[in-house]
Amino acid sequence: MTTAIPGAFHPSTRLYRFTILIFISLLVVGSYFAYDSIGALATTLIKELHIDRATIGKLYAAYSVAAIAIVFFGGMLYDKLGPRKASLLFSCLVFLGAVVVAAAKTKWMLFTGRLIFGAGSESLIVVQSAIIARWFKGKEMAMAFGIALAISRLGTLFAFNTEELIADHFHSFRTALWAAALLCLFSVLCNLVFVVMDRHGEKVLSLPTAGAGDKIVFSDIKKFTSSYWFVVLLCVTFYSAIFPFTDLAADMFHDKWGLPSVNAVAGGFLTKVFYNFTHMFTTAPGVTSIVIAASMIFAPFAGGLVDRVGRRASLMVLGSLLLIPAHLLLGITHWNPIPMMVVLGAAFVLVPAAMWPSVPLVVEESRVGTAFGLMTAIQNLGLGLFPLLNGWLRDKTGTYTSTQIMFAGLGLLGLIFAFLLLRADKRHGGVLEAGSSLRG
Ligand SMILES: C[C@H](NC(=O)[C@@H](N)CCCCN)C(=O)O
Repeated sequence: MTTAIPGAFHPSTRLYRFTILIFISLLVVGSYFAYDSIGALATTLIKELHIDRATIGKLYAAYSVAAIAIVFFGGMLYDKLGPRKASLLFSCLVFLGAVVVAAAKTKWMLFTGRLIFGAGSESLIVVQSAIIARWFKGKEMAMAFGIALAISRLGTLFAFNTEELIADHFHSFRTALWAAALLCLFSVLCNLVFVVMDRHGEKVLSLPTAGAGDKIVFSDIKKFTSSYWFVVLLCVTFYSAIFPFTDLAADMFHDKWGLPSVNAVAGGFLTKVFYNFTHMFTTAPGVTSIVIAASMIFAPFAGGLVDRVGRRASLMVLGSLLLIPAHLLLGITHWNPIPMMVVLGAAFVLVPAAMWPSVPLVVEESRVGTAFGLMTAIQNLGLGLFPLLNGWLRDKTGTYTSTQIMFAGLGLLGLIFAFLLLRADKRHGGVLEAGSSLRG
C-alpha cells in the first residue's frame, strides 16, 4: 500500500492557505478604495457640488446606516450561506453601489449609491474575517489578519494618492468615481478565484460545508462574555477616532496647513501618479494616507508578533494610548503633522492586529460570523455618527480644533475599555494575553 504525499499546492499546505489569503484580501481592495474616494475627493466635491463638510460626513453616515441594518444579518447570512455564496452576493452589491455613486446625477442618487455600497461593503468585510478564521484558526491567524489588513488597506492608500489626481488629470471628479467602480469589479474577479480554491479545499480537507445547519439564534448574543463586549466597545471608540478623522483629514491639511490636493507635475498620467506617490508627504490627501501607509508596513509583523507573544489586551492598551497625544497635537498646534500621523499609524496597526483575531478566541466557533457581524454593526454606529459630528463641528466653528479634541476623548474612552478588557481576560483565564507557546 502506498501513502499519497500531498503536492506542493495541496489545500493542507501553507502555500495554498496563503494564496487563498491573497485573494480574500483583494476581495475588499475595491471597497476600501471606493469607501475613501469621498474623503480623498472632499476638497473637490465641496467646490464642484457646492456642498458643506457636514454633507461629506453624511455620505459616510449613509454607508454606515446601511451597514448597521444589514451587517448583523451579513454575519448571520455567512453562517447560513457559507463563505462562497455570501462573498459573491456582497461583492456584487459593492460593485453595484460604486456604479450608482459614479453615475449619480443628483444628490439623492449619490446617497442611494452609498447606501447600497455600505450594505455590501461592511458585510463583505465581516465575511472576509470569518473566512480568515475558517482557514487560519489554530495556525498563523493574527499574521493572516495582519497580511489581509495590509493588502486591503492598499485600496485606501491608492484612493488618497490617486483620486484627486485622476479628477485633476481628466478634469472630472466623476472619472475618479468610475475608477473606484472599476476596482470593485476587479475585487469581484478575485472573489471568483477564491470561490474555486475554497470549493476545492473544502472537498479535500472536509471543511465544514456551507451553512451546515447553523440557525439564526438571537439569544446566542446573551452567551457572549464580557471580554467580547469590551473588545466591541474598544472597536467602536477606536475606529471612531480613526476613520471619521481620515474622512475629512485631507480637507484639514488643505485648510489648516495649506497643503495642495495634488502636486502639479508635467508628463503623462502614470508619471503624475508616480511623482505624487513618492511625494506623498507634500499633499493633503498624501499626508492623510500616512496613517494607512504606516499601518500597512507594520501590520503583517504586528500580526506575527501577536501570534508569538500574545499580549493582545496589553497591545490594545498601548495602541489606544497613542491616539490621545497624536489627536490633541494635531488639534491645538501648528507643528508639522507628519510625526503625529506616523504615531496614529502605529496605533492603527497595534489595535486592529490584536483586536480582530481576538474575536474567534473569545466566542465559540459556531458563532464567529455572528460575533464579527455584531461587532461591525456596533462599530458602524460610531463610523456613522462621528463623520457627521466632525463635519458639523468644522462648519460651525470654522476650525478643526474642537473635532480633534473630540477624537482625543474617544482615544481616552478606548483606553478605559482596553484596561477593562485586560482585567476581564485575567478572569477568563488569560486567553488573549497568551502567546502560541502558552496556548499550545
Ligand atoms: C478590518 C477593519 N475594517 C473595518 O473596521 C471596517 N468595518 C470598516 C472599513 C471601512 C473601509 N475602509 C480595518 O480596516 O482595520
